[in-house]
Amino acid sequence: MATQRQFLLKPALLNDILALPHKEMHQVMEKISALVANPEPEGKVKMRFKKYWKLGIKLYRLRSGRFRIFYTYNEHSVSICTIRMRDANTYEDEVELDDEELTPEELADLGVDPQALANAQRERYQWQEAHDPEDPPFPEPVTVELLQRLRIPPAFHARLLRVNSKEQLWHCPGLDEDTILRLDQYMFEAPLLDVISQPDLVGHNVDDLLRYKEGELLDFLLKLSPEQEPFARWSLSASGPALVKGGPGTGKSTIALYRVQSLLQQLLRQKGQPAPRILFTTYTNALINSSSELLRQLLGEDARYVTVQTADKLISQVLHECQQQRPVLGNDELNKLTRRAVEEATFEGNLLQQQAQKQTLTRMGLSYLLEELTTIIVARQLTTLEAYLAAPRTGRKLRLNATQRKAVWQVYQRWCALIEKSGKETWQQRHARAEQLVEQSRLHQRFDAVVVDEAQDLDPCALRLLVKLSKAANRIFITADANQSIYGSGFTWSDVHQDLRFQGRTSILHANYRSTQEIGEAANAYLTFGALEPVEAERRYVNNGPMPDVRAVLNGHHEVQLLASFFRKASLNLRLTLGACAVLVPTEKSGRAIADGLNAQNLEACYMSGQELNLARPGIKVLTLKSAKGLEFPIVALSGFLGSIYPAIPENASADERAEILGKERRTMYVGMTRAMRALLVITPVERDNELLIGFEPICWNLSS
Ligand SMILES: Nc1ncnc2c1ncn2[C@@H]1O[C@H](COP(=O)(O)OP(=O)(O)OP(=O)(O)O)[C@@H](O)[C@H]1O
Repeated sequence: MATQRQFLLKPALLNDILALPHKEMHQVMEKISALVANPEPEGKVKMRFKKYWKLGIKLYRLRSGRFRIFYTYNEHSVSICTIRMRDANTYEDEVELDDEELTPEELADLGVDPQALANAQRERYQWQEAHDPEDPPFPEPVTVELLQRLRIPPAFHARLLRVNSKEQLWHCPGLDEDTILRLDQYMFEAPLLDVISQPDLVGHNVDDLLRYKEGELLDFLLKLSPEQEPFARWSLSASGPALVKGGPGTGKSTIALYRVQSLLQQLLRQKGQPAPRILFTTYTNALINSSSELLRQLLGEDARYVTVQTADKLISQVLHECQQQRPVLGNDELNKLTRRAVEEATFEGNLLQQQAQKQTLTRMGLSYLLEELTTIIVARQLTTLEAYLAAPRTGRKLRLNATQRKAVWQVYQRWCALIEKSGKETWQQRHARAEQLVEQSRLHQRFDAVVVDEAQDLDPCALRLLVKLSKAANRIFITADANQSIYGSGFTWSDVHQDLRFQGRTSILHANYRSTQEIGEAANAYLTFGALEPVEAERRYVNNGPMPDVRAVLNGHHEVQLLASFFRKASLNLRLTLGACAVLVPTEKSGRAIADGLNAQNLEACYMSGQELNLARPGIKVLTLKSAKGLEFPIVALSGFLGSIYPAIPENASADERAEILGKERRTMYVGMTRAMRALLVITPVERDNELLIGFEPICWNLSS
């Protein structure tokens, strides 16, 4: 018996499903189920479109009452693209129905030819630009019944009932992005070519469509590409953990979700475990809900076996269970305390030698010293001077000889005593304590498998803690990109834990699905000095667009005006709302000022801290570069550098220290740039005395004024 093909769908289908009247849903669902079981054409019932076959796309359609279901298929899957009304005879012109036998060439060509598709799309856009009316009217009136069917919130009904053209819809104030897009797509069906070029989503089964219509299911997961797919299953039966690396937007987080599915299948089916437990950790709180939702969609009922959490939350849980919580020191408190530790530390040797040691520490700069204490000594849990003298200090550029390390150790001891007295602790101390306590908590080896996404910025203690939560080292799966490391300066995995040895189980992804080639390449060129690892020479992109821009401004007023015009233009060009735009800033202060400035320009904008990120909120999102990690937005501006002291480099910092701080901040800027999917603008002050705001090569960046 032939195995059932996988059920795939295009994002456009989701809107069609919402728009479909309830009474017709049942029949359409039956037809889709039948198609998934047997998509082969049958005379006049299931037909293929010759026009698209020339592009290598085998498009078919099936009638269902007054609707037509458009789909493609191959031997492994059936992809349902869109559902259209039958009486909309728009397609008849472009459709050449054909029930002749296929030529061998047509049959041989099973894949879509991306170049032919791109050319056809370009031609269509050019035609549209020249022929489309300025403001197309809605083909049917907006009714309450329609708005309810499209699940548009009742709060918007009154104003939408007065809208009757595309321009009116896009300029109607107070609507959220989803509402505008949903109504626009209903009124003006996307051309088939656009729908076909959307990525495939994976349906668990055809009933998922019903659950989506009922509001039980909110999202669908992407189908992995042939490059990505093996990593979901690869080295599942190996003796050690596996690591997937890859630049921004290469799908590491998406693969991590699929890895959970493979692990679950292995545990449930092969190992016969009745109720396995899997931990999936994301870096930021903002991704917890979306990851949980995608896992629910991917795993169905089995999602109950998976816990989705941040490492920070797990650390809190361990400390809470062991009743060992302590307040964390604020930045100012910690700086004060470290300064005091330097003053009060006693050094070895004669007076002259003691003075020399103190001088070394003062020259090092407070933040550099603090990082030495926290990321080298505490995070790597070095408990003796001997261990510190022998430690590799990976990633630290400033070399320290034995005498200098002894001086640091003296300060460290005084620092620990002062912290103890304060009754508080640093974040790294908290992580280190949790790691030591985990064996006494219920979480120890609680999980059959652990998947860690974006591991490059977890400190070694947090990583070790995650290793201890897993019952078996060979069921640990990690994704990371060292060049997106914005806190630490790098470490070697096996230094962190002996179980983290990936020999032969490290793989690299090359295709970027998020950003256009122009944005990706410009960001890579900018990163150069900050790279912790050489950027992969083999890079591929699936999208193209205009070169990103760099613009210089004189003052805050000019900056906000520039932002406003960039967002207005880019959102119009891309047919997106302001909800698709983000401003990434160096500090909260500059972010709040920019949000106020944009509001004054009548553009809805809101500053959000890392803890209160609400990505569903309408309007422009303003957030710090650091809290944008792991996220993505179609339109991005990096801004807020006027008048802010960024990066903060101590005046007396040595060349090595400067290089280390600048490298880290350059990576932070790089992370910000690579959040952009389609349009990117960097705004710098006219006076570019900031070393971070140089390095925009005209070959990659549009620098015209
Ligand atoms: N096979 C694919 N087809 C189409 N889109 C994809 C595919 N894989 C990933 N994407 C999309 O590319 C974007 C980036 O994916 P993802 O967040 O998984 O990448 P990442 O490597 O984790 O990125 P980063 O490290 O920059 O945070 C997302 O919008 C995702 O939906």
